[in-house]
Amino acid sequence: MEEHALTETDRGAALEVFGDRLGLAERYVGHLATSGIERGLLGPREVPRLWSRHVLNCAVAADLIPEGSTVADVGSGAGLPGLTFAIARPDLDITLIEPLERRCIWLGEVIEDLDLDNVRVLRGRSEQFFDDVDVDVVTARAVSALSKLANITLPLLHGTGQLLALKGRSAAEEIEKAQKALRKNGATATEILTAGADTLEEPTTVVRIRVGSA
Ligand SMILES: C[S@@+](CC[C@H](N)C(=O)[O-])C[C@H]1O[C@@H](n2cnc3c(N)ncnc32)[C@H](O)[C@@H]1O
Repeated sequence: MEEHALTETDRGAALEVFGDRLGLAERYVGHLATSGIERGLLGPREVPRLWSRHVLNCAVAADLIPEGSTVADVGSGAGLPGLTFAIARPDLDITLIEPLERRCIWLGEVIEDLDLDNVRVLRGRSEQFFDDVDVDVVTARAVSALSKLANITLPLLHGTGQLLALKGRSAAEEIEKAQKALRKNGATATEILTAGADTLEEPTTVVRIRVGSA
């Protein structure tokens, strides 16, 4: 069995989030485990835990996104979480924002191979797109602490929408430290949510920041 194959433990969670699109998710994981590692998008130690720690951990948060939303995933890296959402939820329209060229090239190749028509890549820092990108939902994982993340993501909502930030145990402390940035960017509500509690051994902590009446 290949090191990145779906284990029986993870299969239930994978079927729950990807349903009949599980084959696409398996192809994505195949790319992560081969060219993704060779080209430095993830470290080789991640191969045995690509499903549990990366793909499923991200994909479970797809449930928090309203039907038919436009989504920008800021600092997408190897497509986490944005590509997992594009695979799990064909109803979403997703833009992956990533400044590093070699990561953008890899993402473009994977999107083409999976034949996904609901996702595209924009190369650059999110701040460069404040005038041009206007979405319902912004997502981010492992990009920066919430105090900075608020400044580089919330302007993409143009007054209405929500940020879903995948965070770890530091969530409450980060919210505390981000109060000034949240106020400055028009945040109206902040919650700490748990995604994947029924299916994952280690559920995902998501900070939801609402702006305007969303
Ligand atoms: C630690 S990686 C995380 C990648 C991915 N989100 C994940 O969870 O595996 C952080 C990513 O954010 C990108 N990044 C940093 N600052 C950014 C900005 N201002 N706008 C967009 N992307 C940014 C980096 O190029 C990098 O790919």
